[in-house]
This record gives sequence, C-alpha cells and structure tokens, in this order.
Amino acid sequence: MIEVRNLTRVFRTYKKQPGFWGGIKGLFKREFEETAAAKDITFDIAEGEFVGFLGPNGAGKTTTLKMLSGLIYPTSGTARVAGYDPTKRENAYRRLFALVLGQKNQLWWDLPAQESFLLLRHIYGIPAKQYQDTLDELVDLLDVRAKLNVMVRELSLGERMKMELIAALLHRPRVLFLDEPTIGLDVVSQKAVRNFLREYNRKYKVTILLTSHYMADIKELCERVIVIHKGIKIYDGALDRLEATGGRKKIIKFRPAQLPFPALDELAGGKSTVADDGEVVLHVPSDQVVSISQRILAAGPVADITIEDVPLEDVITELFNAH
Ligand SMILES: Nc1ncnc2c1ncn2[C@@H]1O[C@H](COP(=O)(O)OP(=O)(O)OP(=O)(O)O)[C@@H](O)[C@H]1O
Repeated sequence: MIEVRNLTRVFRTYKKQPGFWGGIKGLFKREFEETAAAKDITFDIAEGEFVGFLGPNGAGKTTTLKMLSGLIYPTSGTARVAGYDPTKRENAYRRLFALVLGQKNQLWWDLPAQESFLLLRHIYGIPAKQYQDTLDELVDLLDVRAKLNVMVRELSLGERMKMELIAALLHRPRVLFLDEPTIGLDVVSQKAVRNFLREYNRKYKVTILLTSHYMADIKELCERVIVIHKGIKIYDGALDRLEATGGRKKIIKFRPAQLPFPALDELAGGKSTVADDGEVVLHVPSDQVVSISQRILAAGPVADITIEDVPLEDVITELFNAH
C-alpha cells in the first residue's frame, strides 16, 4: 500500500546573525544552513498494517508524513501510496488518505463540529446516506453524540481530538497518517482513542502509520515499528524483537532498611543509582538477576525489592545512543 524509496528532504534555512547589525548584514550576505530532515528513507507497508513511526524530537517523522500526504515535496527519492504519487496531489489520492496532526486542527474553531462535518461532506462529495451512516457509526464508537453541537473551542482536548478523527474518517480513507493523535490527552481519553483506532483498523483494514511519544500507544497498537533518528531509518521490524534487545537486561529496585547499604557498587558491578527517597536501582544482565538478588538479601536488611523489565522507552533511547 505504501512504497517509499530513498526519500530525502533537505530544508534550507537562513541563518540570521544576532542583533540589529546582524540583520543588516543579512540583507547583503545571506548565510544558509541545510538540514536533512529525511535521508534516504526506504520502507514498504502492506494494506491493513498498523505501523508505529518512532524517533526523538526533530527526527523527521512529521516531514516524512507530510511528504506522503503531498504537503511538501521530497528533495529526492519517491513515494507511492496505493499506486499514487503524492506529489501530484490528484483528487483521487486526496480521497484515499487522511492526515491527522495532533498539534493542529482542521475543524473550524468557532463552529460546532457538526457544521465542519457537513462542509467536509460537500468537499468530498459524500452521498447523504453514506455520510449519515458513517457519521453515526463514528460518533457512537467515540461516544461524542452529546457534543456534536458544541463550539469546537468549548470542547475538551480529548473531545476535540475525537472530532478531528471523525472529520478525517468521514470520507472513508484507506490510508491514515496519524501524527501524535493522543498528545496532551489524559489517560482515559488516550485509552478511548487507542481503543477506537484498534477497532477501526481491525474492522476496515485501513493502513495506518502512527507517530507517538507515548509508548503505550505503540505497544498496544503496533506490531511493527520503524524508528528514525536524525532523518535516517535505524530500525524497521517487529516491536517484539526491539523489546527483546532490552530483555538482555533487567532492573532490580530495592529499598535498604538503612543506608549506606554494604558493598553496593560491588553488587552492581560499579553501576548503581540511589534515588532521593533511598531506592536503589541496578541494571543487571538477565542471567544474573537471581544471584544478584540473593546477594542483596544476604548483604543487609531490605524493606522492599522488585525485578522489572527494561522499559521500551529506555530500549529505544539506547538504540538512539548507538547511532
Ligand atoms: N519548514 C521547515 N523549514 C526548515 N526546517 C524544517 C522545516 N520543517 C522541519 N524542519 C526541520 O527538520 C527536522 C525534522 O523535523 P520534523 O518536524 O520532521 O521532526 P519530528 O520527528 O516530527 O519531530 P517531533 O517529534 O518534535 O514532532 C528538524 O530539525 C526541523 O527543525
């Protein structure tokens, strides 16, 4: 469904010198800086896949999604979505996909969402019956019927995002690009949006590429992830396999009954941190968890001890650091 080949986008930005004279100098001699927001990115996504698109701030995720949506042109490389070249901005392609930017709204701020939906119905030329059936289904799935006639500016962030999703899905796109759809939402709304996206993907086999900084979104929705860092793809594969790289280590957390705890550095191979509240955190190889725990318990009185997996966030941070 999505074919990306060597996609590259370089931004050229004017570097203004500081201060008034810097501005004047810039009128005569301009210095430019080039940023490669996406470098030689290649991947394929099959129909119906729900893929997580990860990377730290500024990695190039939004730039890639905007190229796939035809909003910006690539400097080089190609993208094809359902056979369409997004740069051609054909009407048939516009009907095929939707882009949801969690940080921006497409709904009119001073109108109830219902009115924006009607406008979209006309823009996309959706037949009346299909429009009503789709709207009813989406409104019920997202539980926002009571809010349809409320000004968008008066909705909560979570309600607004639900309306944005409805607006994006009214024309029944086959491909969905979601850029941080749960940003800033409380945990209950995050969960509602996640459940909705999971159901929608299963029911309609819509192809979804999702960026999110919330690992819960990725863990619950995506079997596959593509990770980019400084515009370069550094991982593409099963989320399980990525998580398993963190499985080589475990975290032991324990609370000594009194501090200092004897032979702490020796126990942890020289790597331990003690939090302000006195909790000791050790990162240890998985195959040594039992022996190290036994040594901790033998070394001194312990009020509490837990053994945890390395969080996905840490596994990904390690992946970034290795590149
Ligand atoms: N219009 C633009 N002009 C110049 N530079 C840009 C432009 N848009 C993005 N960039 C730069 O390209 C890089 C990638 O930005 P992008 O927004 O794609 O990152 P991102 O992975 O989506 O980050 P975030 O997680 O913060 O949203 C950044 O260094 C950014 O400053």
